[in-house]
This record gives sequence, C-alpha cells and structure tokens, in this order.
Amino acid sequence: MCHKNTNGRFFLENNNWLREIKQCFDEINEDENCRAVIISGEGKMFTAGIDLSDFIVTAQKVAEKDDVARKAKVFHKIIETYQSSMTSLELCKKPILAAIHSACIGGGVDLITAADIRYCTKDAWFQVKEVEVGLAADVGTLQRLPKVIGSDSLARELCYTARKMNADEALTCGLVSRVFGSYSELIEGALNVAEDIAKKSPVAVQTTKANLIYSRDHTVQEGLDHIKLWNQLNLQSEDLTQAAMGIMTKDENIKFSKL
Ligand SMILES: CCC/C=C/C=C/C(=O)SCCNC(=O)CCNC(=O)[C@H](O)C(C)(C)COP(=O)(O)OP(=O)(O)OC[C@H]1O[C@@H](n2cnc3c(N)ncnc32)[C@H](O)[C@@H]1OP(=O)(O)O
Repeated sequence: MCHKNTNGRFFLENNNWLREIKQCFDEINEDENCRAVIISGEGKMFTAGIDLSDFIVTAQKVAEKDDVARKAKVFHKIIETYQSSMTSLELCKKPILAAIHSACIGGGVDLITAADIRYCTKDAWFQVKEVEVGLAADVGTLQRLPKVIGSDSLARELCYTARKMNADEALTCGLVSRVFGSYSELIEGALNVAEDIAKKSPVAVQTTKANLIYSRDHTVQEGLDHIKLWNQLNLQSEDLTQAAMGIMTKDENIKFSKL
C-alpha cells in the first residue's frame, strides 16, 4: 500500500509499487504545501525493478484464459496502468528529484527517466535489464532514456545488451547530474536542492517544468508559442512583482504564496 507518514513521506513497500506510484504523485500534485519531491530507496538498493515472482503469477493467470484477445486485454490494462504510473511523474507539477543508491534496475530506470533531476551515490549502478528478462521495456525507458542522455547510440547499446552502467558513466553521459560519496550525502544534497527550489516562486517553477516537458516533445516554434500562452497569464501574477522587488531590494527571504 502507498501510505504517508507524519513527515509527509510516502512509502511504497510491496510489489504493487508500479501501480501505487501514480496514487502518490496524483496526491502530491494536489498538495499545495509541496513544492518539490525527492524519490529515494530505503535499504540495500534503490530498486530491483519489477517483482519477478509477482509477474510470473500474473502471466500464469493470463495463460489460463483460452483466447488470445482476452489474454491481450489483460496485459493491455497492466501495461497501461504501469505506463500511467511512470507518466504521473511528468504530469506532477512539482519538480521531482530521484536520489539513487546502489542498484537501479529495469522498472527503476523507467521511473527515474521520468523524474526531473537525477543524483546518485558513487556505488550506484543502472541496468535496463528487460531484454535479459525476455521483455522489451514498455513503460518509458525506450521513449525517455535516449532524450535524457542525448545519445541514441548509447541508449540502444544499454537497452540491447542490458549491461550495467556505473555512476561515473551515468554522470558522463548525463543520466545523473551529480554523484555523492554516500547515501547520507546524497539525501542531504537532494534536500538542499529541493529546499532551494521550494524557495522560488511556485508559479515560475511549475510553469518551467510544464514547458520543459512540452518543449522536449515539440518543435522550437511550438514550444515558444506554448510558453507565450502560459506567460500571458503568469506575467500578471503577484509572484513576478514580489520576486523583482526582492532582487531590487536585495531581500533574499521573499515568501511566495502556496499554489
Ligand atoms: C508490464 C511490465 C512493466 C514493467 C517492467 C519492468 C521490468 C523490470 O523491472 S526487468 C528487471 C527485473 N529485475 C531483475 O531482473 C533483478 C533481478 N535481481 C538481481 O539482479 C539481483 O537479485 C539484485 C542485483 C537485485 C540483488 O542481488 P544480490 O546478490 O544482492 O541479492 P540476491 O541474492 O540476488 O537477491 C536477494 C533475494 O531477492 C530476490 N530478488 C531479487 N530481485 C528480484 C526481483 N526483481 N523480483 C523478485 N525477487 C527478486 C532474489 O531472488 C533473492 O531471493 P531469495 O533467493 O529468496 O533470497
């Protein structure tokens, strides 16, 4: 179950994480007290990916149906549900930082490539393992990884071979933008950046996220037209006046209203 503790942290504990992540991000999206999000793993590793035993049970249940169209319908629903979980990170208006330690395998790569910012520890490693499991990745990695790292060749190599990529290479290719020495330094570093983002105008930050994602998938002109529409509204926001006044008066403690 996806549940939230008193510090506002969500926990995804069991093999339903691929479904429940959407529930978390839909809730976070509506939470006006939240301005930035950190996804991290507790325990030995960030994630081992999909729970293979759970997946085998599902596949066996589907195999019991005797018609190909009925079997396909079940998988259609599962894939659609998991895809919408990953996409919920992009649809969430708040910037999402993935803080990755140790292994990030399979579905973990689908997840982090939908995040805004990725940091890891020096012992982290990444593996697009799906081909080794006999699958073509189907919940985001094939679509997002080439754009995230900007190298179609490297993305194909990683996806076809399922080889492990270590933190140094992840930094060099742009999968992550910072590497930390330890888990505690990683979390501290991610929290510092999240706090920095949280101090900024939520109008400006959330509009920036929406437009970065829109522009990634559209032409430059379409992106320019899109931000024009957003900003014809946002230039009227009190946040702009407050932020500009803050700069002119050298006041670094401007507090922006919730959004
Ligand atoms: C519609 C589908 C959409 C989603 C698709 C997603 C696809 C994927 O995620 S593909 C990738 C799936 N994951 C894997 O293949 C990971 C396999 N596991 C490993 O590589 C290693 O176990 C790992 C590096 C995670 C840990 O290695 P370590 O030596 O530290 O521990 P182990 O002794 O190997 O494992 C400990 C126990 O955990 C079990 N286990 C590990 N991973 C999984 C998993 N993904 N699903 C289920 N169980 C897993 C492992 O069998 C050991 O169990 P036990 O023997 O009972 O102690």
